[in-house]
Amino acid sequence: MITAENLRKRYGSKTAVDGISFQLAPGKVTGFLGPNGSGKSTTMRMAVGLDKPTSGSVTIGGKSFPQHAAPLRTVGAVLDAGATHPGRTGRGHLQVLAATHKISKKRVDEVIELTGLGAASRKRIKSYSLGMNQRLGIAAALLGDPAVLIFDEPVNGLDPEGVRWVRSLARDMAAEGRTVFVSSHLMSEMSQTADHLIVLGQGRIIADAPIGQLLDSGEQRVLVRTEKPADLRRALGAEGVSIEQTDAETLEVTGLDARSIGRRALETQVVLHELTPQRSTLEDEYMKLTGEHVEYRSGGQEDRS
Ligand SMILES: Nc1ncnc2c1ncn2[C@@H]1O[C@H](COP(=O)(O)OP(=O)(O)OP(=O)(O)O)[C@@H](O)[C@H]1O
Repeated sequence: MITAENLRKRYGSKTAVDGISFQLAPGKVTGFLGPNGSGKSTTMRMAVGLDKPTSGSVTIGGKSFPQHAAPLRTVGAVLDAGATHPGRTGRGHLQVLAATHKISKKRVDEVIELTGLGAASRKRIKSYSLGMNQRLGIAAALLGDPAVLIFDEPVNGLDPEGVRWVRSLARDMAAEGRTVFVSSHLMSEMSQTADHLIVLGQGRIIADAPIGQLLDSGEQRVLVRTEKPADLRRALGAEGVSIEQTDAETLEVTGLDARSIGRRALETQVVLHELTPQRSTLEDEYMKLTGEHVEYRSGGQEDRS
């Protein structure tokens, strides 16, 4: 269980994390989603004691990270895949980590197997591809068999096979009852991995909900095609209903469901060629949620913070 209470981090005049509170449940993958610079890494770094909160707290199982007697057995984190000794082999790196944390050599073999490092574990880390480095980082995180896993943008730079592997690993770990916290700036990524989402924008939480609920919260649009769009418009017009004509025969209606639209069309004798509810995608919801909170936009807009 990870709990943040009024967690805040300032760097000089810059507020990276602006008083956020959340609680992550075990047995689930919680996605931590937000545009670049929204404060995800800073939050995760504070969770594992690499940064100190300016105020507020973040605890794991009720204790701050440094208060845990055996942190590696409590939390496995992949925050910076590059933090290894390039001259060592992957196996050597894991063995040193295991020895300093009183973890058996057998466990080293297990995590090598689990992360698919295989024969590559006997090669020097400096020869590793990004994907192998990422697997090594995850192997190190799993060494202590921790109940909590924190992965910061784990699929960045991975090939499709690597991406699938990280996703299924995160799901498997949650299915074993662990608390899994995974960050990404891509909704498409999160929608395939996470059960629950915490969406961050400019250091603040803008959504904290199960994935399904985020989808359902979207306003439903219905696409309607008819030869008489003007007549249908008149039949549907009412307070709370908005109608947009997108071409000569097509209307997009918000504020009425397909059943009501069909009924009113029948009452007014307007023939419909199509009546299709448009389910908004998670991507749409994410864009809507974060639209106000993006720090750096494509198209050269200035920093809005
Ligand atoms: N050590 C630091 N000194 C000053 N500012 C920092 C520092 N670390 C982060 N920041 C700033 O804090 C804000 C949040 O950064 P953070 O890296 O936590 O965001 P993020 O959501 O993880 O983004 P990204 O996906 O780009 O890593 C950014 O504006 C960043 O520039």
